[in-house]
Amino acid sequence: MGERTLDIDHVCKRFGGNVALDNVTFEVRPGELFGFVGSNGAGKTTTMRIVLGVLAADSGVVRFDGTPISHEIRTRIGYMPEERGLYPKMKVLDQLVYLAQLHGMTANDAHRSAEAWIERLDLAERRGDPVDKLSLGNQQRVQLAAALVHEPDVLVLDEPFSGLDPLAVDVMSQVLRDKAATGVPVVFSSHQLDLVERLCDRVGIIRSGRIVACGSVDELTAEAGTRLTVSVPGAPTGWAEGLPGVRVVGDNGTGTVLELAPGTDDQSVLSAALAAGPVREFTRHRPSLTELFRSAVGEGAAR
Ligand SMILES: Nc1ncnc2c1ncn2[C@@H]1O[C@H](COP(=O)(O)OP(=O)(O)OP(=O)(O)O)[C@@H](O)[C@H]1O
Repeated sequence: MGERTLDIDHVCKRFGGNVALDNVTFEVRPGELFGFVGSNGAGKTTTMRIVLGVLAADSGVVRFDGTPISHEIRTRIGYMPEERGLYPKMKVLDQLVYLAQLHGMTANDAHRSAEAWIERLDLAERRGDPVDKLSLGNQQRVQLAAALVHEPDVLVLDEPFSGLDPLAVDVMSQVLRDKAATGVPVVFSSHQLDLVERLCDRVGIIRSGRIVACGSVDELTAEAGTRLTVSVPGAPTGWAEGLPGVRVVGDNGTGTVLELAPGTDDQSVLSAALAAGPVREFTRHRPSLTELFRSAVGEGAAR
């Protein structure tokens, strides 16, 4: 285990009879942006709350830098909760200074850091406004500043990109990249898979409380096998059904998308397509994260 790694190790959590987390295990390495993705109710927020100690795990352990997370370590985590956690009537600057001091900063350092993040996140004109008078996007910027103001050693952000306009997405992305570049492990959840694919070094996919895939997008797409888009306009429906080693994924508007099991020869698929009619397109490609996600968490995916 590397230094300054956030290590989520076989964490289980039940709510009554509902298993919310089932042996959730992954690590977020220093300097890494880790995207945590899964359908609604899959267990992302529960995992993050356990990391923060807002919730207790039934079993398993979360470590940072090799040590189980204690109260002291928690003060070194920057957290953006899903339900957000700002004081609505408090002014932006006062709020950030207060939160920084709560995490152990001196008044001077807290002021300096709050002002720096206000500048960086384009909030200078809003610094004297109460949070509930800001637009939702600006509230989110303040929320990010609140997660960063005490210069944390770990960042855990629950859907930081939801509801942001494209410019704010760019600002948020750059801040997260810069923070990771200082050696901080950064984990965030998101439903914006194109963004996660672009931004993250590694990705974890959670389904019904279990991690079903974890690795870099390249690793995951290589494991997922090759995909073909095949267009045979005159072919009878279902021409590709039943071909050995071939799964019909669907239609992408250009043609039928097929997933080949490892070792399947694409030339046998081409022969089958030609037998079905003139072939207009035959393209190999790797799946996108969105396609991977659909296969990993979709209706037919094995648990
Ligand atoms: N306090 C709670 N009491 C009972 N059940 C809960 C509680 N918190 C979460 N759950 C359940 O645990 C499961 C995981 O929920 P969680 O909020 O972690 O999912 P999520 O992946 O963050 O979803 P979303 O993308 O919708 O935010 C769900 O079945 C949810 O209903």
